[in-house]
Parts: sequence; structure tokens; C-alpha cells
Amino acid sequence: MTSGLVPKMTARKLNLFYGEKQALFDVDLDIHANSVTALIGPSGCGKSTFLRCLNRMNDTIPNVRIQGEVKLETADIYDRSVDVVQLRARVGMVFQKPNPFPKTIYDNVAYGPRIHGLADSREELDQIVERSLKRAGLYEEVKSRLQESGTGLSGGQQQRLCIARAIAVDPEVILMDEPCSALDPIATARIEELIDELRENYTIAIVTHSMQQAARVSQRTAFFHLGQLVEFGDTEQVFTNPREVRTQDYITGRFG
Ligand SMILES: Nc1ncnc2c1ncn2[C@@H]1O[C@H](COP(=O)(O)OP(=O)(O)OP(=O)(O)O)[C@@H](O)[C@H]1O
Repeated sequence: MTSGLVPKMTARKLNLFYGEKQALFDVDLDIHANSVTALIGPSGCGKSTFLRCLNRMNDTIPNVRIQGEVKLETADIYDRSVDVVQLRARVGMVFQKPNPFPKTIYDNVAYGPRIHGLADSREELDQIVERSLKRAGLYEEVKSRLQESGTGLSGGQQQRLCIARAIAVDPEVILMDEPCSALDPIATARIEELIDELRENYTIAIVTHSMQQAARVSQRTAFFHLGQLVEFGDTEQVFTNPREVRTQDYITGRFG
């Protein structure tokens, strides 16, 4: 088992501009392998922007300019030679609002493996779908209705379906942008348990508004403010003994 201290992804001197407006300032951050890194901070501090840099989702936004470096292991993901579709298969993403395709449960999960040619036969595809749904903790609930629409599931089930869809292409890193914000407390607890299980096999970075959630699910926490990374450390240390006054003020509710 890989140690939690191996950096899977590294950002160095990362600056991002939306047109004239700078949203990230010289961010240096390591995302450690087989562990959960939480990105926290007040609204507009740049945590989602940073997360989206990790699989080049910001490339789809006009007028975005990025300086600095982001590496997946030793490879610079902004290198011209990088195939962004392949990158996003290695660094998958789960969004705030569950967004299953208007397709069957089976086809939602099979979609990625099909376009990436990961299965040679129907049997192999069936196995990938089953394994991914099991890993996402959804299989037992849906195994008798794989041919029904994914959009007919509950919100929490839809989010686990989106996690199964991300897992199906065998990613190394899973990025989650407030994955529980549209869910009720029970569905949220289920996703949090799942995140804890998934870190055995994947590297996870999660943006969350909830400090309680960051404390519950992550091993490392990064606190952002006004586009700067203010503090980054072991979650327990950041929440119990922050080094920076701004972190202290945020976690004690003095601003945010
Ligand atoms: N597409 C965009 N075009 C222009 N500015 C943007 C865009 N997306 C984000 N911004 C700006 O960049 C800054 C950082 O936004 P970002 O969404 O990363 O913050 P956040 O910390 O994730 O906030 P929230 O918690 O509210 O989602 C904000 O000032 C925001 O207004």
C-alpha cells in the first residue's frame, strides 16, 4: 500500500487569471497519494478554480490564462503533448450537482469504458460496470434495474452513480467539487463513508464548504483565502492548532 505522503499531483507557482482578474496567486500544493485532501475557504477564495486546474477543466472557459506548473507524478499536465481526454480519464471529476446522463444506469457507467476502448467484449464491459457500481456502493440497490434511467434514482444514488461513472475508466485521482451540497444528511453520510473507502485505491481532492466534512473525510487540509493558499497541513493540525491567524479566524467562524 502506498504511503499517504507520496505526492500524486503537485502544483507549483500556479497563477490563474480570468481575463484581467487574477483568481490564484502562486499556489504551491501537493495532493498526496491514497489520501483525501480537502480544499476549504470562504466563497470566492479560488478552491474550485484550483481543483479545476488539476484536470484542465478551466481550459473550457474562455479567456483563462494559467501560469506555473501542475504535475501528475512526473508529467506536466499543461504540456502541449498532453491529450486532455486521456488526462481526464486519469484525473476524474465528480460535480456539485449529480449529473447522470439521460441514459440507463448501465450506460452511464459503461460510457467511459466504451469511448476509451477498455473492454473487448460485452462480458468484460458487464464486469467493469458491476465492479464500478460495487466500488461506489450502489450495486446492491440497482442490480435488478440496470436498464432503467439513471435520472430516476434519488439524489444520493445519482451522486454514487456519478462516482461509479468516474471510477469506471480506472482513474488515479478523483476530484470532487462539493459533492454533497445537493444531498440530505443521510445521503451525505453515505458519500462520506464512500470517500473514506475509496482512498484505499484512489487519490482524492475535495472542495467543501463544510469544515465538519473536511475534518471527517480528509487527512490533509488546504485553506485558501483571496486566491492564496494560506495554510496546508494535516487536517487535525489545521483544525486544532492552525499556524496562521487567518486560518484560525476562518475555522472559528470569524469570517466566511
Ligand atoms: N468563469 C469565471 N469567469 C470569471 N471569474 C470567475 C469564473 N469562475 C470563478 N471566477 C472568480 O474567481 C474567483 C474564485 O472563484 P471560485 O469559484 O474558484 O471560488 P470558490 O472558492 O470555489 O467559491 P465558492 O465556494 O463560492 O464556490 C471568484 O472571485 C470568482 O468570481
